[in-house]
Amino acid sequence: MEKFKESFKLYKRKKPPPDYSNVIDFTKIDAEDRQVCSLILEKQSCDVLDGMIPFTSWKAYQHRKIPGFYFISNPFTPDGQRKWIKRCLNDFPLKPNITNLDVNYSDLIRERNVWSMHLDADSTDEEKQLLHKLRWSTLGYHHNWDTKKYTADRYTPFPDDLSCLSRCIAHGIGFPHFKAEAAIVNYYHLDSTLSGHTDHSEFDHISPLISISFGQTAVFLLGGLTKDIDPIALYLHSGDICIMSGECRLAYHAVPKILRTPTSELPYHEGDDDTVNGRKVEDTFEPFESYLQSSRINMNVRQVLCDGQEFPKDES
Ligand SMILES: O=C(O)CCC(=O)C(=O)O
Ligand SMILES: [Fe+2]
Repeated sequence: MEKFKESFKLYKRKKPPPDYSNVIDFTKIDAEDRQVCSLILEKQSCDVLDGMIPFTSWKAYQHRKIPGFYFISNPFTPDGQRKWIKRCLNDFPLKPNITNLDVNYSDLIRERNVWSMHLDADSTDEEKQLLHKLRWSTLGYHHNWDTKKYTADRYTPFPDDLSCLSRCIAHGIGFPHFKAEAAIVNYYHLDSTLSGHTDHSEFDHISPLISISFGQTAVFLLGGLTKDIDPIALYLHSGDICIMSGECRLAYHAVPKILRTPTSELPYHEGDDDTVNGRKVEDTFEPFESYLQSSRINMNVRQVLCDGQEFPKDES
């Protein structure tokens, strides 16, 4: 069996649980680590980005043997994580963005908000359940899953805040001209997996793929240009940013497992009070925490066109 598949099967296994001792945990790296080492990020023009710890305190790493792969260990403040989680659940699934629900449930959703429908006491059970059927939402150039293409006509403006965050991350690892043009927001539950694939539909195959995770921890596999290469495994905890660029941009990757962490240990946890910092119950983060008790969200940002490239005429 191909090495990538073997590793995927191993980490997906429920019984007996696999040995996780080879999974890289970036919260526990020391200077002598055999596989990864610290990385000094490029200086930024802005020192502090809203919702992030000061740029100079970001903990970034690179892999000694995988050029183009970078990791930034949760640089978000708890409030910053809460902001992005709300964006992913309350805003990004909304029209004009496209979601997996559009094909089968457009009559039920119409222009309504799946998150609000889930919380609304007057919703039917079917309406409430839609949120749990949400698997992905696309932003900017909307990836067409059937043709595996981006086209000029399937485009809506990319959110400014996510573009700004992505630009700052890309700048830090040496891509100052990065343009966030498309994103896939993935929603996982505890039994979800994402099988081995490469992201090659973009025209630009060098600029970073920026992946930002929230909620439950994933085991992430990163291999090489073919599935014969044995992948490394690493944890993606809430707030972590993982970047594939340059030589590693077209590497196979996968999510074989989501692991449950108790909510009280997650960085965005607000405490059990029903008034938090004087805010009223309805303003608390509790419903989002409750969703994330058994879910994970991943924002996966890409540049589609090469610098200065126009959309190819026959693609639109
Ligand atoms: O969920 C992840 O960490 C990876 C998602 C991914 O690979 C993709 O959207 O192409
Ligand atoms: Fe991917």
